Formats: sequence, C-alpha cells, structure tokens
Amino acid sequence: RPTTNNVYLPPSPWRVPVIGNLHQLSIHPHRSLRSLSLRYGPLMLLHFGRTPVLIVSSADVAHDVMKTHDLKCANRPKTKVVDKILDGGRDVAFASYGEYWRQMKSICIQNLLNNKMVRSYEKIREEEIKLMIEKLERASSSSSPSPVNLSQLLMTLTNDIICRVALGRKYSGTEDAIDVENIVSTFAALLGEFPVGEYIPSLSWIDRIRGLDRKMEEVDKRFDEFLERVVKEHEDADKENRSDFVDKLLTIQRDKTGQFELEKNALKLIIWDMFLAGTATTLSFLEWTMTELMRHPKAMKVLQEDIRSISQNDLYVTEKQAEKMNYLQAVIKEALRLRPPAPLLVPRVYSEDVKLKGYDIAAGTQVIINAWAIQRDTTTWGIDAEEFQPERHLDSDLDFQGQDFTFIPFGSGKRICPGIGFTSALIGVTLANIVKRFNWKMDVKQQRVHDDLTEATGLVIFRKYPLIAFPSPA
Ligand code: HEM
Repeated sequence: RPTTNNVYLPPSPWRVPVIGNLHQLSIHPHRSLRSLSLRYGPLMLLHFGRTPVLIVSSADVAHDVMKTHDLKCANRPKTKVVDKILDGGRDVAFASYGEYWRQMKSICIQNLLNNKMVRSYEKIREEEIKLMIEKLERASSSSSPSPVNLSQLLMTLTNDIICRVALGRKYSGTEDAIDVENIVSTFAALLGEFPVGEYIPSLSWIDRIRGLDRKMEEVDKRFDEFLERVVKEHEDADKENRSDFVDKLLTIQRDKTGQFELEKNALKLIIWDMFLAGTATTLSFLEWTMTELMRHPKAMKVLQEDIRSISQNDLYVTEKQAEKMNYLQAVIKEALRLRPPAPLLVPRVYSEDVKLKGYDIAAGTQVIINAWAIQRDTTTWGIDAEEFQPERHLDSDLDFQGQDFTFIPFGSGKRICPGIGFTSALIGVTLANIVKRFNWKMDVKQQRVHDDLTEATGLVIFRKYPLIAFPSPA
C-alpha cells in the first residue's frame, strides 16, 4: 500500500513526470480506465498532470462515494471549457453544490422537468415522432428502398422537441433556420476533448495548436447569438398566448420580489444545459439502442411482438401503451446498461478530506465513476455481462433511479440527473413507433467500411459513424 507521511493512498499505476498517467488514457478513457482497474483495483488514484483523480470501478466503491460521502463529493471540477462557456459553472450541471445550484435546479424541475410538465409535452412528442415516421415511410415505400441516416433523423427529433418545449418553436427547416444541432454537437464534443493545458499549464500551447481555444470561442459566440435572438423573440412576443420555458424564465427574472435573482446570463446557461444534457444523451441512447437491436434480430423480433400485442390496431403507439410493454422497458434498461450515454458520468471533486475504504483522499481530488465498467462487471452481471440480453431485466425490479449502484446510467445522490422523466417519456414512445412500423437492416456496405460499433470520443458517446439503415414496411 503506497504511503506518504502516514497518508494511505489508493493504488496507483506507475506515472511519468509532468504528464502523470495521461499517457495511459486512450481516446476511449472508459475502456482504458477499466483495463487499468482490472490490474489496480476498483479504487485507483491517477494523476492527470499534477491533478489527483480517483477512478471508481465497482458498485461497492461507487456506493461509498455517491451515498456515504455524497455531500463531500457533490462539486464539479472547473475546467477551461466550463470556465469559458458556462461562466465558470453558473449553470446547473457544473455549479458548485450549494444554494445557487439548488435554486437553479429547482427552476428547471418546476418549469420543465417535473412529471406534470413532462406529461404536458406529449402532443409535441407525438407530432415530431409522426414527422419522422413520414420521412421513414417515404424512404421505405419507394420501389428501390433508400437508406436513411437514422442518426441524423434522431438528432433532428430530439433537437426539435427540446426547441419546442423549451423555446416555444423549432429553429430547423424554416427560412430563419439556425443550425442548433451543429452548435450543440460541437459543444458536446468540446466537453469531451481533453484540454492538455488544463492539467499541464506548460503544455497549453498544444490546445491552441489543436484549435481547441478557437473552437471554444466560436461555439460560445454562436450559442450566445442564438440565445440573444430567442430571448428577444420572447420579449417581443404577445405574452397572452404563450408560456414556454423561456417565458417562465423571463417571468422569474422580472420578479424582483423573490429570494433568488435569475441573472440574464444564468437564464442562458440554463437553456445551454437543457440542450446539451437533454439532446446529446438522448440521441446517443437512441442511436446505440437501434444499433444493438439491428445487431440482435431475435431481440428485435421479440420487441416487435411485444409492441404489437399491446398496440395491435393503432397506427401510432401511445406513451401509455409504451409504458406497459415489458420487453420494451427491458430493452431500454439493457441499452442503458451496456451503452450508458455518459460512460464516466459527470466528474465530481472532493470538497473535504475523507477516508474511503481505509484510504486517505484529500480535498480537491477529482472523482471519475466508471459506470460503463461497473455495468459490465461480471461479478454482478454474470459471465454474459458484455452481451446485449434484454431478458435479464424481465424478472427483475432493478431500475435506474440511483438506488442500486450496479446500475447508475443517470448517476446517483444529490447530483443525479434531473432529466430521467423527460428522457424516459421520449425514448420509449420513439422506439416503440419506429420498431413497430418498420423492419430495419443496417447498410451492409457501410458496415464493411466502418466497424458499426466504433465509438466517437466525448463526455457523451455517440457512434463515430452515423447509423445508416434501410427501413422497410413491417
Ligand atoms: C438518456 C438520457 C440521459 C442520460 C443517460 C443522462 C445522464 C446524466 C448523468 C450521468 C448525469 C450526472 C449525474 C451525477 O453526477 O451523478 C446527469 C446530470 C444532469 N442531467 Fe442528465 N441524462 C440524460 C438526459 C437528460 C435530460 C433529458 C435532461 C434535461 C432536459 C438532463 C439534465 C441534466 C442536468 C441538468 C444534469 C446536472 C445535474 C446536477 O449536476 O445537479 N439529462 N445526466
């Protein structure tokens, strides 16, 4: 056990001067961190440059971090991207734990994410899903079936829905269209980029050469211009007839009698979070679930039968029907287990010294929880843990609300994702409808060229190559 002045530190892989353990991370850190944890254990101490980073790779240790010490580990590290774009963490996801964070989160829940609000967007979801189905029908009904870029269609769906519920209208497909999708995906990619200068200031020139700094400036500017326009449109609009999320935020902002003053910039940052946290994760989930279903035709068939047994005569599967489909719910859980959209969750940082499994952890140590590794751990999930097997959830009460640390795709504790209800409402009904109406085949040509399971890099993991597939009428 490594010790320094009677301080007991967790096991650490060998590190080199200046860069620490950075050379041991690949472009897919969840994978390389799991390999390291198989040698060094479920609690390892790494150094990114000089910054100590704790890597958690078992449900047992995750429990101690996110439950036993939840409050001491409820802050987020402040990175350069967070500093620049999220105003040093004045949004929800990167705010330090405390009153400001509580108020910001509560504004999101009360005005957008609670069950009642989520239910009230059902019509919007239905209209947008139907629009996507029309596009799929056109592609599948032509005499020579044409492939569709399913990743692109799902991106448009999730973006348009969040635009409509949060901003009151869509910004795609109109004369004054704004490429929100592009801004959001560029930012998602930036958050996942490894800013070398962050950890090794003397090497910050590398980030400049990689164009990281420039991309950051650009995306910040573009989103800011977009939000300026959204806010102006809302301020100019006839208030009698509208009450979307931005309207509600503006009302809170104007109300100077409340205890919490929502600054103009904070309003924008809330919208940033809803877009980023809401679209990137949901898109990644849908993309990978469809990929796994196409790779597992048996599971696809059972799913189609499950959907048809409950929604036999209706053209459109409703949300109520989707909730009753046991196999569909099992598919959702299995995809969240095997392909958690945020495999390393969102990093945290210790605000106080703690003892963890007998080791001394200093305040300021960052924490990465490798949910991807935990959810593939053979000691809890069995020898077929790497396999896509929705059946494993059929007779199980296990859910993803953060109580069971073997399954934490949305995190747990104080910082658990507040968008579980929002995303659950959308993913079930989307999958049910596209799987009921169409038979799906991957574009084999594309599969040969690119491995169909290649992951892109980032905090949220998309497919590296878009999912191109042939829908045919089912
Ligand atoms: C499949 C979809 C989603 C997944 C897998 C996901 C996953 C996560 C994870 C892992 C965290 C960090 C939790 C932790 O630190 O313990 C998180 C935080 C967060 N998520 Fe989600 N999320 C999803 C959808 C959404 C949606 C739809 C929204 C809102 C529209 C949302 C809003 C947020 C926010 C605001 C936070 C920060 C919470 C905080 O730091 O207090 N998420 N999410």
